[in-house]
Amino acid sequence: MLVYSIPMRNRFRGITVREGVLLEGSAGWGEFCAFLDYSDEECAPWLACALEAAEQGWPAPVRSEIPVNCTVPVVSPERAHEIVARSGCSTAKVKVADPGTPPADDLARVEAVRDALGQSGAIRVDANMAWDVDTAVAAIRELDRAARGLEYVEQPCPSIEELAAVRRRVDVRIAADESIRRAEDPLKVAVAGAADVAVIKVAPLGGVRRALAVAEACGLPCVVSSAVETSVGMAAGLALAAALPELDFACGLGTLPLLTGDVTTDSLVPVNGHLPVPTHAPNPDRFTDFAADPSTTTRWLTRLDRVREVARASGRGRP
Ligand SMILES: O=C(O)CCC(=O)c1ccccc1C(=O)O
Ligand SMILES: [Mg+2]
Repeated sequence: MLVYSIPMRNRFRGITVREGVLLEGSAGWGEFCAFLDYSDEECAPWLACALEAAEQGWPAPVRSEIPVNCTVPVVSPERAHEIVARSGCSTAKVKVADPGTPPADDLARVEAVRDALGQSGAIRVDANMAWDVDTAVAAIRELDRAARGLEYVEQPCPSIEELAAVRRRVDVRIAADESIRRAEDPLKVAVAGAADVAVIKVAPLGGVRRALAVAEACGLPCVVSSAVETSVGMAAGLALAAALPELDFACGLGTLPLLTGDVTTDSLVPVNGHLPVPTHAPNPDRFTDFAADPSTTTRWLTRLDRVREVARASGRGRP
């Protein structure tokens, strides 16, 4: 087992360093990299995803490349422009409503992104549950104007009921992210009329097979997004995007450039806005560039042991 630690280029989701464990089984490599604020119970599906990759492999793909968005963190308009222009992507996802950031900064960032993309590109924004219904409705109208058209708004508010209320009041599509990850019943999102698009993440949903079942149950067009994994974990997200019967939107799997490096020479960095679908996770042949220090390594291996125990106890450790 290999524990890595990779600094991020910009703070993202409050994180400045991405850490996780790479593990090898008979089918190849898998990655366990649940965020540190996740409880051991919440980590069980992340472990199941890593074990599926390492021991079982993935269902057959129905496509060989995946269109992806570039991801724009909470950065200056100049930096946002640069990220988008360098990405080669025609879809950009912009983080907005970060606590402590004035709404005018979001508008300026989105305008800069439109400048970099040109009118033919698509802009989506992610508010990560930051708004109440009225704030969301007002903010979405302003952002839609600043962007000269938004493709969708991801998780404007915390609850399914709020998403449904916002969706009735704006013309922009609503995407559910946290509502899918946390809901025991992802079907609720569609039944409640809360979203037009479902964001699905392979690790928190417990692997490719379980995420495919969630995608089918919710009955909405899906966007597969990453949890900012290395290329080892990203391969599982690509396997999911490749196995979905339909793929109408670019996926959020273009996050390798958010990291300052990768554990493999076969890095899944998008080229011309697309990623190839790998048959299995790449070999972590550059792991030593980002090997974690001894105390970080011990912390992660101890965590993994605890999660294995939790998963075994609840019978959910295996795919
Ligand atoms: O969708 C993307 O472009 C990147 C993935 C992403 O934004 C993300 C990554 C880690 C944790 C949460 C999120 C999120 O969508 O909120
Ligand atoms: Mg999101």
